[in-house]
Amino acid sequence: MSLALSNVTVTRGRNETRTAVFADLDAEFPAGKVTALVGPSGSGKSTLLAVAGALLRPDRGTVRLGDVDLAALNDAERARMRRTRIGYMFQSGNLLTALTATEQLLAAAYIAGHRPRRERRRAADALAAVGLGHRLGHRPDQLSGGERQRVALARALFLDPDLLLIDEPTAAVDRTLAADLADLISERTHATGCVTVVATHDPVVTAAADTELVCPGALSPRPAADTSATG
Ligand SMILES: Nc1ncnc2c1ncn2[C@@H]1O[C@H](COP(=O)(O)OP(=O)(O)OP(=O)(O)O)[C@@H](O)[C@H]1O
Repeated sequence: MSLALSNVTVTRGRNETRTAVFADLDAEFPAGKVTALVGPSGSGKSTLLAVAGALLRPDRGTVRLGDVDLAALNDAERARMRRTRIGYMFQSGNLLTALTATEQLLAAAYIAGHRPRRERRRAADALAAVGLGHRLGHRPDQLSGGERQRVALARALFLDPDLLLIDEPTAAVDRTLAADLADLISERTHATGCVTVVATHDPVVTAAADTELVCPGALSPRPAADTSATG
């Protein structure tokens, strides 16, 4: 199942902060592949992730995940898609401070309507798949930055999403860990077959991705570096 944006126009803000970010954007993101979303600061990478993740409704256009147009759903349907079909790994992981690594995953499952008692073994397996089988009972303050990112990745993938959206995964980790994390994102994407979109400034992440999309926004004002964009 792929993700396809068609004729997507997005405007953010109101009145004096009103900013046209995309106009008539077409983009396709294949299943089982990592697409690196690149472009200068302010070019719309986070905005595109928000539109793809049903967090922001475009002014116009379709955002198809398989045969579902996320842009056409009502608020309740969009919330359901976010809980059940889309995994998010946003900056710094957003882990809950009081919960262990296992509980981070169980909480996500609970919110999606699963019964955690049955999920404990699966959570342990999911953490083992990101190399954290020995850290199941650790809370975020007992984990390293790289380990926290791995928990966030395991949590984002726990409900077997069709779409995995990642924002700047390597911003807070050193170069070796960045390469390991980028490889892990690729390995998990290929193994699960999900559509993965990673917004990044990091060449290490881009190098590990299967494909690259240069973000075409923002339209007003258009950044000077925009003209150097290549496919
Ligand atoms: N809520 C908002 N109201 C008005 N303008 C906004 C809003 N959010 C973002 N923008 C503008 O939209 C454009 C795209 O922002 P976005 O955060 O998507 O860029 P980005 O490529 O992710 O940047 P960075 O690499 O710095 O994270 C920017 O010009 C930004 O100023």
